[in-house]
Amino acid sequence: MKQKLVIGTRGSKLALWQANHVAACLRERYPEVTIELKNMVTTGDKILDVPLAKIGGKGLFTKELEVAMLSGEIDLAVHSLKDMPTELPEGLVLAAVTNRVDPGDALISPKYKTLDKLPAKARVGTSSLRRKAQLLNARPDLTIVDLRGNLDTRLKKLTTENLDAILLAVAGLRRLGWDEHITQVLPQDVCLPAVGQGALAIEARGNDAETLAMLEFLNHEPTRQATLAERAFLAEVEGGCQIPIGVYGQAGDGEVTLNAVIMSPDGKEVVRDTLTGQVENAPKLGRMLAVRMLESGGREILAKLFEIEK
Ligand SMILES: NCc1[nH]cc(CCC(=O)O)c1CC(=O)O
Repeated sequence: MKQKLVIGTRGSKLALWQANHVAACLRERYPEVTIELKNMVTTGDKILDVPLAKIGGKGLFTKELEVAMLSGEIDLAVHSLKDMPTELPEGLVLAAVTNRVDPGDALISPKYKTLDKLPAKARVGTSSLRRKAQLLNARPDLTIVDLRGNLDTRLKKLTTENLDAILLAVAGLRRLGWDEHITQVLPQDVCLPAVGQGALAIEARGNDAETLAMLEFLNHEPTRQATLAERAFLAEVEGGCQIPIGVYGQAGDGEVTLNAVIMSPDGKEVVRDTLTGQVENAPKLGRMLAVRMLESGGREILAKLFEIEK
């Protein structure tokens, strides 16, 4: 067993909470091992004034950590699984995917509380195309305002930018103890989460057998299977994270069920579908559902989207 493990993390409050959480689990399990945290800055942390959809590129929040891991500077990195590209760099693996308790999205609207009660043309802040499309699908009258920055910045903007509501992941708010701000958890038929939302990913070197063995206890197999299916779906559809798709996988009793949606950014064109299969075939299930949805209108929606971007 290793005597010391170095965890790389971003410096945002959420990233630090996640890294400290994993560090605490490791210290409890291996009291004799030194667990160190190393703060790093990623491209996604540096560019704060541009909507994520416009920056493009994959792994904005992971690349610098991965370079440090490959060079041996750190042994593992803790990420929100949602921020991880579907393909990892050569030499790195997902050592563990943690139990996912809160996959959903939350509405924070101190004044109106729920989506139904928002007045016509209400200003709702979100920087995610996925949330924007699904909101507009349910409420075409809403005004969507771009909202970037860390969780605390976004919460502040609710007041400073004069917004009627903002949308954030339930998981992030819970982790930081800010869930008392949540006024509604959006139901799945209104808003499906992003691929991997709510789960933590522990990344390590594929050839570092000792570290991999030490991290195994952090893995929650049903969450890993469910998110494997989600990630295979995403890889088949496109690969990037800034397209208006929502997908949620649930594993149990040897089966995985995927619910997914592909939408145009204005929420007017919609393809929804669901598929259940055996847990052993989780990635295949994701790919099958993606192909089926692309063939039944999804491809046209995405083609138009990429045309707009050009
Ligand atoms: N895109 C940033 C990000 N990455 C992970 C989370 C929340 C935690 C999670 O989904 O695991 C958030 C904030 C948000 O989307 O509200």
